[in-house]
Amino acid sequence: GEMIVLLMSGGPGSGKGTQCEKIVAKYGYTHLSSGDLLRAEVASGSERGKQLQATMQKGELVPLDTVLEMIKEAMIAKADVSKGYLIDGYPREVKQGEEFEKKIGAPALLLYVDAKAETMVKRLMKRGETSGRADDNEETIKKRLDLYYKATEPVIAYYEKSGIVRKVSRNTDRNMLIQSNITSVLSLTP
Ligand SMILES: Nc1nc2c(ncn2[C@@H]2O[C@H](COP(=O)(O)OP(=O)(O)OP(=O)(O)O)[C@@H](O)[C@H]2O)c(=O)[nH]1
Ligand SMILES: Nc1ccn([C@@H]2O[C@H](COP(=O)(O)OP(=O)(O)O)[C@@H](O)[C@H]2O)c(=O)n1
Ligand SMILES: [Mg+2]
Repeated sequence: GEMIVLLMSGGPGSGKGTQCEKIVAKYGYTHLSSGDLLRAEVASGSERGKQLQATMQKGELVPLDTVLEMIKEAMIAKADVSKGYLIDGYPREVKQGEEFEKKIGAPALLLYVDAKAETMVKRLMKRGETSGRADDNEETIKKRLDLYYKATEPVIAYYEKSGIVRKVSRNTDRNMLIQSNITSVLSLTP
């Protein structure tokens, strides 16, 4: 049947990964974090991974084709068992969204985690104490944040035109509050 794709957007350290875990626990979607896929490629020590590492350490975007190809491969690998995909951290720019629609399909929803810049920086600095992530340092965090406002925020406006954007806000005990009801979409079975 129909393949369901949800996109999870938000700034660096906004809590995309954390919110995705909650959705997966509740609805059993396949979570694919583009950042995690890229970090796995770096960890593999491949030639492709070495090039990616340099880009990510600077807080810049890796080439569009590379990340889209990795997402597509990961989706195909899970196609038999997946009831839907939750794609975290992609698209990072409008062009990435356009290419996704051409090569894979149209998303059902774009979920968007809203957080203040100050909050994101604070969380990433804290996470950096233990994460071992080369990009969880003050200088790279600033670049990731700048790039988010410049390139990624316009993605939200782009999908707003099709009426599929749902904002996720979090209360203090980290429960997920999604503006307007998404249960009807999330509960669909393919
Ligand atoms: N206080 C608080 N901390 C949170 C919340 N959500 C996430 N965090 C913390 O903030 C940090 C970033 O959360 P992630 O879920 O890794 O954020 P992300 O958007 O996936 O960030 P990237 O991996 O950089 O893309 C982690 O250390 C989380 O534990 C929240 O609702 N409240
Ligand atoms: N679609 C993507 C996702 C991640 N990336 C790269 O991977 C890094 C980490 O991405 P991430 O999603 O794990 O983390 P945040 O930048 O959201 O904190 C980014 O800073 C980019 O260098 C990318 O280029 N394109
Ligand atoms: Mg993440």
